[in-house]
Amino acid sequence: MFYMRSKENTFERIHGKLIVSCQALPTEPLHSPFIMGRMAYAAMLGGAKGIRANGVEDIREIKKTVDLPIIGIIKKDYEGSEVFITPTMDEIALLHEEGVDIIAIDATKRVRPDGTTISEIFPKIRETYPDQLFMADCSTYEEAEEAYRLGFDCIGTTLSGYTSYTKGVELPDIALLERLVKDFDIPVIAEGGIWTPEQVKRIFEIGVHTAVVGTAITRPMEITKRFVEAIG
Ligand SMILES: CC(=O)N[C@H](C=O)[C@@H](O)[C@H](O)[C@H](O)COP(=O)(O)O
Repeated sequence: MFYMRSKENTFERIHGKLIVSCQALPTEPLHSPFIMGRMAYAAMLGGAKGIRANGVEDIREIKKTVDLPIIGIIKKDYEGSEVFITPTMDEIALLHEEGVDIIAIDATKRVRPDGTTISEIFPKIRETYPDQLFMADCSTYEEAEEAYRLGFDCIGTTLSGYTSYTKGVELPDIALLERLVKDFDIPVIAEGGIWTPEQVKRIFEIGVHTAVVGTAITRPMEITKRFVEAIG
């Protein structure tokens, strides 16, 4: 990173701007730190002011050419738990060691791989990393409310539509965003299912702090599918 990193500075830099998520899991065709590095670089040249990325290898590669705040996650599946975005202290430790501006973690009410809930584990996370910014990836209003109470630095709608109890919710989840912006005085981050510039415009009008767009920009296989489906 080439800029002064501080909590205020991070949120200032991304305020009202676009964040692009550059992710490709091992099961996806573009899985490669090199490719994600190029994706992030392209996003930066296109005007993105932040990057969301998965895994230490990708983040390290992205940092070589991209001088923007990074929201880091580590997606990891553990048997017996549905929580997969930065699910345990191990992934948080790796991200903290690598150095990212914001660490995003699953903040749903679901039981984590270590048997805890976010309400039980977050105080320990905060105590261990008092100066690190944390984003709560939520799926409902109640989860966001709990994340706020726990002291998360910002709240995202990342998991709306992806928990069993939110399946089928229309994305982007405008209704949830409206309620969050109205009720919480920390940055609200719109994330999940944003496909068009018009949607981004509408979402910023609600008053979100920033918006993350992933698939619509960085997953060509999914983008192709949409065009193919349109043909029928
Ligand atoms: C649910 C889940 O695993 N979401 C992940 C979280 O990091 C990513 O796979 C998404 O691409 C990201 O949230 C951006 O959303 P969209 O790709 O819809 O613009």
